[in-house]
Amino acid sequence: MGTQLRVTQVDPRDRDALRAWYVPSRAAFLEAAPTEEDLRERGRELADHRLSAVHDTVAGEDRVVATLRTFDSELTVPGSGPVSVDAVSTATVLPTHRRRGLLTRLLTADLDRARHAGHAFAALVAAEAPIYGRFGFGAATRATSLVVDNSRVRFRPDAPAATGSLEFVPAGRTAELAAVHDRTRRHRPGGLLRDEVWWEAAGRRGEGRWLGPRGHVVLHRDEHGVADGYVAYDVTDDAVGRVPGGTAHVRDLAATGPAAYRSLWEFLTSIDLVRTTRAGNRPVDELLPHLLQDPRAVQTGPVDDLLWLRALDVPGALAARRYLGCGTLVLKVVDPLGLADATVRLHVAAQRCGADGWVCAEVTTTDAEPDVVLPVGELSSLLLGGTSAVALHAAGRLDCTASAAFALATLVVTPEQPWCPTWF
Ligand SMILES: CC(=O)SCCNC(=O)CCNC(=O)[C@H](O)C(C)(C)COP(=O)(O)OP(=O)(O)OC[C@H]1O[C@@H](n2cnc3c(N)ncnc32)[C@H](O)[C@@H]1OP(=O)(O)O
Repeated sequence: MGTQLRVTQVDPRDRDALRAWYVPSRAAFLEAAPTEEDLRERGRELADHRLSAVHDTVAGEDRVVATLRTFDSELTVPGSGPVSVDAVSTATVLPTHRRRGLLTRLLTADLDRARHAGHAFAALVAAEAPIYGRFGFGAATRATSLVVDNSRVRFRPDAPAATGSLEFVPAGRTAELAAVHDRTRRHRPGGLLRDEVWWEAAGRRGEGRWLGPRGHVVLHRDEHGVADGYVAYDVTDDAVGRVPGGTAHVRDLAATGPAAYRSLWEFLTSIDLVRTTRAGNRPVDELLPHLLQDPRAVQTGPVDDLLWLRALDVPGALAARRYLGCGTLVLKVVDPLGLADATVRLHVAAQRCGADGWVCAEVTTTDAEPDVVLPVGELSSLLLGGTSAVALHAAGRLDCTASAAFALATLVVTPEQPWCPTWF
């Protein structure tokens, strides 16, 4: 390895610079090189993103050997809708340059920048679980896969009725899908903004990144004709002789209410020649099994982490969300990067309950003795309600009494599991 390492910011609209920037990611992510068409598309998609590159001089030539991409987004936190987040992606290092601190150099610089820019959180989807704890991230949402045996699907008589209507829409007609997604992502903690550029790209590449050549998009409308759900799915056909063996692969399914949700699943599980419905990246508390006479028609698993969160401003992160429990705890948060160390008093008063049950917290910095001492990654994994403080305590990751862990668990609990349906 050469010694003349330098960091630059790459303009995604500069085609040559973008081509060079994708060299490490091709090797690191085991991907094919982007075509000229891919580069043209990505230049448009990434126009507002921050692309960092580490350059080295190799055999007398300047080469990009490491990359990081970040962009401003919005994340839904419990009880209070979306807050700004620094979304981190495309952390790649050329295999000849790995384990020499290049990721550390790019990521710590970006987290510092994001904190000064006023983000209370950074978020990412981790390629491997051991990478990001050292940078103060904690797994905050989980996701699972479903395999449905369509022949066993019978809806319970008390399940919400399938009202409204369904229609096939071209994959490129995304305006109504975007509106449905936007309503759903604001409702559940872990939801991430999909902006216009995301939907334009999904639409353009309907037969590509989002959906394969056998893909379809089906929209659900309520009785007033308003779009309130959709499913995007691919199909594969494993017929044996004349015995049908089709599988529908759900790529994306969103519904703003139970009628649309039931209609979409009823549709999916009753397509002629399709025997199995598979869905990846679904919430761990998926509604479907509860609607069925035989819940085991739906096989669930495995469960994996998806969104990793990192508080950059501890008082800001705790105050951004709302709470269902009440009580007072002093938390001492320790940050391995020294960005967000803080001791705070988290006070949630019962009398401040809003009509919907969610309560704003008073968060103040303090010198008081802490009830709980915890690393920032552990705090971050608790903030969306998807991790149990009792389990973290039992695992030795919170320094506190069992009763303080229980109090923290009941403060941060959420009625729904957080879920992030959007990869980035
Ligand atoms: C948000 C995203 O983009 S997720 C995608 C992450 N990228 C990939 O998985 C692609 C393939 N891997 C790579 O490109 C690289 O190996 C990276 C980006 C994961 C790591 O880059 P490196 O420059 O090697 O990391 P760096 O040298 O800064 O390592 C910092 C520390 O993390 C550890 N580390 C880095 N990667 C891993 C890993 N995959 N598993 C376990 N530990 C790791 C290092 O050992 C080092 O530990 P130390 O401080 O105790 O010595």
